[in-house]
Amino acid sequence: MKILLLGKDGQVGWELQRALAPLGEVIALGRAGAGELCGDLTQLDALAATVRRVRPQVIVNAAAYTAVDRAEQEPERAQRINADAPGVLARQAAALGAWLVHYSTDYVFDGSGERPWREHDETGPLSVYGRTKLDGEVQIRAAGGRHLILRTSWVYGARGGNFAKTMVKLACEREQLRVVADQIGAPTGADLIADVTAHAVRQAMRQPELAGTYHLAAAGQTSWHGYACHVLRQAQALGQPLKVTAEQVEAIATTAWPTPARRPLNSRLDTTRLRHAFHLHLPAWQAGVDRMLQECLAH
Ligand SMILES: NC(=O)C1=CN([C@@H]2O[C@H](COP(=O)(O)OP(=O)(O)OC[C@H]3O[C@@H](n4cnc5c(N)ncnc54)[C@H](OP(=O)(O)O)[C@@H]3O)[C@@H](O)[C@H]2O)C=CC1
Ligand SMILES: Cc1cn([C@H]2C[C@H](O)[C@@H](COP(=O)(O)OP(=O)(O)O[C@H]3O[C@@H](C)C(=O)[C@@H](O)[C@H]3O)O2)c(=O)[nH]c1=O
Ligand SMILES: [Mg+2]
Repeated sequence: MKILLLGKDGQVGWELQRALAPLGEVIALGRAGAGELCGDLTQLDALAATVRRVRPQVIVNAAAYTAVDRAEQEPERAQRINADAPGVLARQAAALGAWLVHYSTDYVFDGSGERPWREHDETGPLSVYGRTKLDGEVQIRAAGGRHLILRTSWVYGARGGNFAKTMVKLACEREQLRVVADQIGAPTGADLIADVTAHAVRQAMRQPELAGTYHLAAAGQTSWHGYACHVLRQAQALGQPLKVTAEQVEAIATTAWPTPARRPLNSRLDTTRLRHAFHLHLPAWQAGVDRMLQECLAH
C-alpha cells in the first residue's frame, strides 16, 4: 500500500511517520516537498499534480495553518491551507478511488452548553481558524470520496511547540502566571492521534462503510488552568527550576485574557462514535501529558 503523508514535520505529522510505517510505503512530504513532489498546501495545482504522480491508496493530511490568533490577520492564507488545499486533496483522492484522512478541531463549535459535542451537532466557529477548518471539512465531504475526518483538541507532542511546553518555559522565566479556567477540553497527544489513525485506516480499508467524521480526544476533561497546574506539578517532580509552582498559577476568566481570536468555552468532544466504530479505548489525558513531559524534561 502506498500512503502520501502531508505535513510530516508538524506535531501529528511527525508521529504519523512512525505510526503509518507498518502499513506500507509512506511518501512523507513537508512544506519543502521532495524532488518533483510538492508538499506546500498553498500551491494548489502543484499539490494536485503531486497526488496524480504518486497515485497513493491513502492520503493523510497533517498539514494545517494552526496559528489561531495570527489567522485573524491572514484569513486568505488560512483559507487556502485549511480549506482549499484539503478540497484539492479530496477531489484528487476521489478521482483515484483513494482514501483521504484529515484532521479537524473542537474550534468548529461555538463552545456553548456543557455537554460534549457530538459529530452531528451544529457547528458555529468563533474564529478564522475555526471557520477555515470547518470549510475544509465541507469541501472534503462535497468531493464525494472515501474519507476519515478526525476532529481533535488541544494537541501536544514531544516534537513541536504546544501549551504544555509554553507553561514550563513561562513558569521558569516569570514571577507570575495567569491562565484561563473557563475553557474546558481534553489535551490530546499527537502520538495517540497517530496510533488511532493507523488503526482506523487499517480497519476502514476493510470496512469502507466506516468512512465519515469522528471525534478523537483523550478521555477526561480539564481547563487550560487545570492543564497548566498538572504540567507544572510534573515539571517540578522532574526537577525543573520553577519560579511559579502549580499552586501559584492564577485562575482567570476568558474575559480577563483578551486575544485576537475568540475561543470556545466548551471544547469537550464526545468520542463514543469513534470508540464504538473502531473498538478503541482512549486513555485519560494525563497519561500522555506525563509521558511527553518525561521525554522532554527528564535528563
Ligand atoms: N495543534 C492543536 O492544538 C490542534 C490541531 N488540530 C489539527 O490537527 C492537525 C495537526 O495539527 P498539529 O500537528 O498540532 O499542527 P502543527 O502546527 O504542529 O503542524 C502543522 C504542520 O503544517 C505545516 N504547514 C503549515 N503551512 C503549510 C503549508 N502551506 N504547506 C505545507 N505545510 C504547512 C506546518 O509547518 P510550519 O511549522 O513550518 O508552519 C506544520 O509542520 C491540523 O489539521 C490541526 O488543525 C486539531 C485540534 C487541535
Ligand atoms: C500562554 C497563555 C495562554 N492562555 C490561554 C489562551 C487560550 O485561551 C489558552 C490556550 O492557549 P493556546 O495559545 O495554546 O491556544 P490555541 O492555540 O488556541 O489552542 C488551540 O489550537 C488550535 C490549533 C486547536 O485546534 C485547538 O484545539 C487548540 O489546541 O490559554 C492563558 O490563559 N495564559 C497564558 O499564559
Ligand atoms: Mg496555538
